[in-house]
Amino acid sequence: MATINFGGVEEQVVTREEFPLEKAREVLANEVIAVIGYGVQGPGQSLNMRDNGFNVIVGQRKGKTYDKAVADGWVPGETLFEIEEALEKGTIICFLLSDAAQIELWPTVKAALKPGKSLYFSHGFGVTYKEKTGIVPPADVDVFLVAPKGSGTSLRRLFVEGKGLNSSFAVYQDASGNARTKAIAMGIGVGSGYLFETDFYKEVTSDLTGERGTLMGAIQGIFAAQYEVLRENGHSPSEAFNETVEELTQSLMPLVAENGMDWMYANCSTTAQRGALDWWKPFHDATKPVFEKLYNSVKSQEQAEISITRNSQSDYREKLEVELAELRESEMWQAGKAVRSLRPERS
Ligand SMILES: NC(=O)c1ccc[n+]([C@@H]2O[C@H](COP(=O)([O-])OP(=O)(O)OC[C@H]3O[C@@H](n4cnc5c(N)ncnc54)[C@H](O)[C@@H]3O)[C@@H](O)[C@H]2O)c1
Ligand SMILES: CC(C)(O)[C@@H](O)C(=O)O
Ligand SMILES: [Mg+2]
Ligand SMILES: [Mg+2]
Repeated sequence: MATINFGGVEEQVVTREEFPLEKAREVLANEVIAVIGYGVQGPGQSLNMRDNGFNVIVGQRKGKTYDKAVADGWVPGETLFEIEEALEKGTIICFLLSDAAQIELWPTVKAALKPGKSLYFSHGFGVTYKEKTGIVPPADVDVFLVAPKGSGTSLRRLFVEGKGLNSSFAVYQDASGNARTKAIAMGIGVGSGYLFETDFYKEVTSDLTGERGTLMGAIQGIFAAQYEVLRENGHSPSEAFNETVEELTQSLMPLVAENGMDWMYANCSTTAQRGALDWWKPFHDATKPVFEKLYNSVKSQEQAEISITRNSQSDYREKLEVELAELRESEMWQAGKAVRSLRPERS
């Protein structure tokens, strides 16, 4: 583990330098890694591990995503199987169904978890909320997680570009005495940048907060609020969208990603800097109570309950699609579609 100072707090992290790919391959040399589910994380993780030289198979029920797996080069009967068969063959079972679907499939997975096998998650959800999910792994298997901090789509894209997303890792159960090393090896194998250690509870609590907060929920809320105010005051959709979203994603966020917020500020006018420095605090004060409410809702397991109830309904996909279409068809995102089509690299 490397000791890194994160803003004055020292943490132990695993880097690719100290745990190189060759070591990960050695640790997992005798394992058959069965990736169960080929939705978003399934493709990213399985393809990265395959390209990294691991022994990987995919278990996916027949349908559109099964066909996608075939198109991605997984070979039926050789590296692509029905879920039950992949569970049988795998020694490390990567449970990458949606969190709600994991509940339904758990009895099947549990039956396949013979002593000595490992159960791998990319989220602390299933076991942390075991009273709601029924996911209680047998005592004689290793249970660990690697949670890439980003979409499986980005995990794959960055890997292909020779980059990597950071991931957290955690051990829930160490039956073999080697669970932690296996978890780290998996983390390196799926294409992580650096790995930081957590536990299942902290992973699920921070992850549910982040995605409902700044990463996804809050950002859309703030975009919508500013766009509406600009439109209500007579600004065109083009002006409102550019001033709310396009400039952020195309110009300013890449600068933040490169070198931090002060660097982005420093590359804007002194007029903009004065305003931003004055206004970030009122925005902070206005939103902090919402974040507190959100965190408490995660902590009380209300968010887990909502997620399980809503995503276990037989028509949840159709309902999600209606809500996504509402976003897509809103004036702001339709304006965005037009703006994107006008980017020079797209024309
Ligand atoms: N989406 C991400 O990028 C992301 C990022 C980090 C962690 N995670 C975690 O990774 C895990 C997988 O998430 P995901 O978003 O990749 O999943 P997903 O929603 O894309 O679903 C994955 C697969 O589940 C299958 N499935 C759904 N219901 C099923 C059922 N009843 N029986 C059999 N198969 C079924 C689907 O066919 C699909 O292939 C979750 O624990 C999630 O929280 C996801
Ligand atoms: C990609 C995210 C938001 O980080 C992940 O947590 C998810 O649930 O999809
Ligand atoms: Mg999540
Ligand atoms: Mg996340």
